[in-house]
Amino acid sequence: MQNKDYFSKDRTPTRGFNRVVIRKLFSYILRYKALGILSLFIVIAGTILFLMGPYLFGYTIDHGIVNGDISLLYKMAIALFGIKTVRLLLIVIQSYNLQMIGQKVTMDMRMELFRHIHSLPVSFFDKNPVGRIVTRLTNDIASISELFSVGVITVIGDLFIIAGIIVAMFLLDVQLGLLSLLAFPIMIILACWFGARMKNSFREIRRKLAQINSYLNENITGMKVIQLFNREGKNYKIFGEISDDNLKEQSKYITYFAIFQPSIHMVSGFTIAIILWYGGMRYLDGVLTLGVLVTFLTYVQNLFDPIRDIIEKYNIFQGAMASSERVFGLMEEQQEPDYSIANPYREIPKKEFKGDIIFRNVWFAYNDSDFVLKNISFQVKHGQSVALVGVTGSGKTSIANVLTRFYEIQKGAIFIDGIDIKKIEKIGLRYMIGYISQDVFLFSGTLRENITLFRHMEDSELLSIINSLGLMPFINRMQDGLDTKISERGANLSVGERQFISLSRIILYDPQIIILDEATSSMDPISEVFIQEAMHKITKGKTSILIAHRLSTILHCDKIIELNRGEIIEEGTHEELLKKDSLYRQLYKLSLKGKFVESR
Ligand SMILES: Nc1ncnc2c1ncn2[C@@H]1O[C@H](COP(=O)(O)OP(=O)(O)OP(=O)(O)O)[C@@H](O)[C@H]1O
Repeated sequence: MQNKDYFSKDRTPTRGFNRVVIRKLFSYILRYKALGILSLFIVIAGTILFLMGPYLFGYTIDHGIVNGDISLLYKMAIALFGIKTVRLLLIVIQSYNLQMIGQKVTMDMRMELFRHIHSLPVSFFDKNPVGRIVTRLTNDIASISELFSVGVITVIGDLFIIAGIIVAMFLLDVQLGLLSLLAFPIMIILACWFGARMKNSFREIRRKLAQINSYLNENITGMKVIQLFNREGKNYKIFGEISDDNLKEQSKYITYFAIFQPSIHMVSGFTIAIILWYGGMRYLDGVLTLGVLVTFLTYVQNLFDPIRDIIEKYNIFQGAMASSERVFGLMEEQQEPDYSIANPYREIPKKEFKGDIIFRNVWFAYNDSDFVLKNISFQVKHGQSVALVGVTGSGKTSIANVLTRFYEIQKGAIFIDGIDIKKIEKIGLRYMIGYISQDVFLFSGTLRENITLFRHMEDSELLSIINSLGLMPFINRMQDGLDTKISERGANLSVGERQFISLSRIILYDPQIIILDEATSSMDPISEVFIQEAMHKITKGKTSILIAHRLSTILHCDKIIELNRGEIIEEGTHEELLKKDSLYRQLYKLSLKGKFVESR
């Protein structure tokens, strides 16, 4: 199960605002310039309308109520109602507009990330758990979306309102204006103190949530093993501990938040009280009119809401910054070299290749110089079949991995028809090679979709191909034929049925070279015969490399290569190897005693 290191990469970067990240984020908004400009325009218009409210209020008191001008009272009431209505209308448009910008930007990001993930080398997926990658595509993108939809423009709007109120206050009365600003240093101290604590707490909450997600992900995926080994109780306890950690952090955050809000209200109340007292004195001295005093008090009352809003939104900024760093970090992951998914459907001239394979002094390591293939040299001529045998971990699958260029070799060279495979574009190479691995991956969908891999094909054509392979019994056995629903990862299918799908996929693909990593799990003898015969038909006339575990498969091969710890120790035909005092001969004898030639 996951250890602490597993989560270390999910830690939120401590740096507050990263200029490079902000620039990249803005490059996304700039794609929607018109919507952005509309938002800014609404912010400015909204601020002006907002400031006009209290001003008209004061004006009405001084000129309408005090002077007894009833017609002015009517006009002002209508004007105030009009302003409020227009402002509300702008808020509706703004809210829709901001959500649209947020959604469009995040969709762009999600699509780019999804596309980028497809171009990453297999080694990336070895090192990065699925849960973490999915978190990038979901939680992190959602957090960035929040930044765009409720963060950026709202804060810009708040800043406009604060600046507008300060200017308006100073225009009305400089002394009272200066007095209101007295609250600012206290506000800054409070914001820094609470802000820092809320920020740390918020970061921890995010990390704890990531832990919860990863733990859930792993548990649900591995439910079979958990139930089989009665791990439910233990896992429940671990999950309880992680959730408890999260709860503690949440309660910390809630406490800070609960105290922060009233503190701001206290400062605001204190400032209003001072303005009321001092403004009242100035009114009594005849320096201020009643209208100006009321306008002033309304402005001061409205000054603190946007300040509180900005401090609260700071967390959204922090979260979004951290998420953006992680998303952009993933986008910067090195793509598979020499791989383009620009046009994966273009026709590759595969008929030009015959499929002669040469491995020449190949050395390969997954990690640094920990070589798992050492000085491997062999040749498979066009149309020949080679069986790779050897104990578990001897390097058989690694040979398939380097031939398909899922991993790049460190030394030596591999040739197909005399061309170094490094010079063949990966898309072309993979059109040429069909790889049937032990672990057949199935997608949720129908049987038809899993065979055709979601390409359009007439049922009659598909069935005739399956029939030519002699695999119709598999289709007939399925409840709804080609329409049979396959659940996620093919959980509702047997090993034999999965192999059947895998073989059918390959035949539709019609590659020149076939690599077949034979499944070790036993099938029923009848299914095995069907699959074996289909395999013969598929590999006929093709170059094939069989990672073999069954004697029946090996006997058919033109050549057998035995591997041990990444080196070729024996090579020859079945007869040649039997004549020698080879390991193969020992295995063969064992098989005659009734055991399979199991290489593992
Ligand atoms: N993705 C990987 N990253 C690091 N090491 C790996 C990776 N895949 C395999 N190895 C290591 O490479 C060595 C050869 O593995 P490989 O899968 O080629 O063996 P194999 O002969 O196919 O074994 P098996 O018959 O069990 O499938 C093993 O020591 C294995 O631990």
